[in-house]
Amino acid sequence: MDIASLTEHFAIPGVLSFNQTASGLIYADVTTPHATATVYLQGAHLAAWQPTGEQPVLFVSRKSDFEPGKPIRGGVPIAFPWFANRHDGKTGPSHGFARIQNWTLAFAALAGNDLHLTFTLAPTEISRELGYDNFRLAYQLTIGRTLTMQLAVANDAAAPLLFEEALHTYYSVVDVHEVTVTGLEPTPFIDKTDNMREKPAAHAPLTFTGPTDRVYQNTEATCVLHDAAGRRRITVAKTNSDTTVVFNPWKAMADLGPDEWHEMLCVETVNAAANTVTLAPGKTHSMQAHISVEKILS
Ligand SMILES: O=P(O)(O)OC[C@H]1O[C@H](O)[C@H](O)[C@@H](O)[C@@H]1O
Repeated sequence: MDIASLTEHFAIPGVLSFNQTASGLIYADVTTPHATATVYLQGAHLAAWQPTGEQPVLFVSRKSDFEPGKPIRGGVPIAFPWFANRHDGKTGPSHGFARIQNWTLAFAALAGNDLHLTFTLAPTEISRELGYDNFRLAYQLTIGRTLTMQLAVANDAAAPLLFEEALHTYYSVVDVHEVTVTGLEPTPFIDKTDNMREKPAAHAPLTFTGPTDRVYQNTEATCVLHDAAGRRRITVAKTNSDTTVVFNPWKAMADLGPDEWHEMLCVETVNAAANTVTLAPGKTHSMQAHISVEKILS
């Protein structure tokens, strides 16, 4: 859909409008009574969410590409149908194809103080080339003072569908050196910065002193990011997600400036590795993350 038809079908005066970058990416601009947000149709990529009276909750790199076919560095990339590298011996883009495909906006409505948006993705030429031609995705965002992101996967095939998935959320923090994350204390993890070694549970809140890329499996725990320098707490609760990934590269990347990595932390709502989903024919799987923000007053 182009901007004119999106506007005709879905615009809500003062709440939801549609725009386009010079590079041709269409995005939805959201202003609810309690928050603002930006969502790109490419990847159904939530690139900003800011409750009224708060600093932006999501980090987006100032060096990010905003180009057709290139992932955005920050916000909430959706990884599907694999997480990070494809590991069935075939080649494919990092984190799968969903974050670089154009999704369809299917529904938009303001209910109370929250804007509800639903984006869908069906097989595309690219997904078929990668061997995925029998799935349906629906991504529901509930945008307000809190944020709910729900990714539903349906299997249209006659055979089981195996997939990994992630709501690869980049949080904006003032200084990652002063952040602690609670919720993962009892959980062992795979350390991707140390040759995928399995490490025992730390039994202590997570702090950050170097490159961090950890896959915590078999955990449904709510995580809390305590951003001491930002004087706020971000709570990430989740449903039907058994993996949490925590990531900070601790260095610049092609699309992340040298002065930027200390302003971000990914705490990702995932099903991957041992928690890869096997979805029976005709079934649907739905994973949800619910984000809330509070000021630390003292
Ligand atoms: O550079 P990307 O493809 O966006 O991936 C960024 C990161 O995503 C996840 O957090 C993975 O665990 C990391 O290993 C990966 O580096």
